[in-house]
Amino acid sequence: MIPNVLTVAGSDSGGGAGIQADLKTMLALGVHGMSVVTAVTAQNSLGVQGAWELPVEAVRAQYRSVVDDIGVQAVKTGMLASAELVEAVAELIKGTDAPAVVDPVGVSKHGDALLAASALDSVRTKLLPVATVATPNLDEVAQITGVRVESESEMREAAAAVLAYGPRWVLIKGGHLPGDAVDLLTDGSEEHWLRAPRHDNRHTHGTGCTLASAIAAQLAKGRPVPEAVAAAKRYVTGAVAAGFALGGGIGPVDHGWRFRAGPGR
Ligand SMILES: Nc1ncnc2c1ncn2[C@@H]1O[C@H](COP(=O)(O)OP(=O)(O)OP(=O)(O)O)[C@@H](O)[C@H]1O
Ligand SMILES: Cc1ncc(CO)c(N)n1
Repeated sequence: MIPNVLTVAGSDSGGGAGIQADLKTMLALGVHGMSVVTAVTAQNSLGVQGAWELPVEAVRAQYRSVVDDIGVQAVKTGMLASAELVEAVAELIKGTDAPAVVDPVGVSKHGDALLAASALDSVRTKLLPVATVATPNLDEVAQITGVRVESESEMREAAAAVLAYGPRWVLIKGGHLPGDAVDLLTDGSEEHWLRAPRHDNRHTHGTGCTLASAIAAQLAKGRPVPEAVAAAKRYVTGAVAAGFALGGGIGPVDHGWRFRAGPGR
């Protein structure tokens, strides 16, 4: 049986992040990808030119259509735009018997807001508590908890501050620190440091979405969280290494890198 994975996220017209990144990642990892669109962005390699969120009933209806008939083995959330959508999605996940990977998307790589400031409290008190794994980057950690991470040693404090809101596991992504690309996965007792060489490649649009979807895909296959995250980290590292120029700005990671010819793929 091919596992079913659902992404609840925004559309990136440029195809590198959001729903498009999620579905490509799911295909690459051998699961059936499905989507609940929360918002539509006009977006390319230069930034986000516009964003429109969907009515909450449109989001709920998409979710019910998928879950009630087809069923899901894992859910991933990305851009949720507003407090109303964050709360509705948290409620839907609460009633679904499947692991949930929550990527608390705040701003795009270019600094464009993808979540209203007024939604932060709903992320803290409604969404994080229903997450099996939360995957904030360092800017999102600072927004959510107030903890500013400037070195690897401060990632532990950041993880504890996020775990206080109730996710089962947190993956603190250190992709924005200099040096190796180091992430910390912990549930408060186990600690796993995931270290990969930093690829000197500016074409990294979509790293966060890709990693979270890859984790969801691996969880849907039944892997335990630490194993799922380690496999997802290997996939995103290869995708960053193969990231390519597109348009005049920051190009996307290559979701299909494992399909291209080459040794060790
Ligand atoms: N240059 C790089 N080389 C290797 N790995 C990287 C690089 N940049 C980021 N990563 C890894 O990519 C994953 C995503 O991390 P990152 O901190 O970039 O997420 P993000 O900021 O949420 O992404 P996005 O910009 O898509 O929102 C992490 O595992 C991180 O370590
Ligand atoms: C729609 C969308 N979701 C997430 C991100 C995160 O980078 C993005 N740029 N666009």
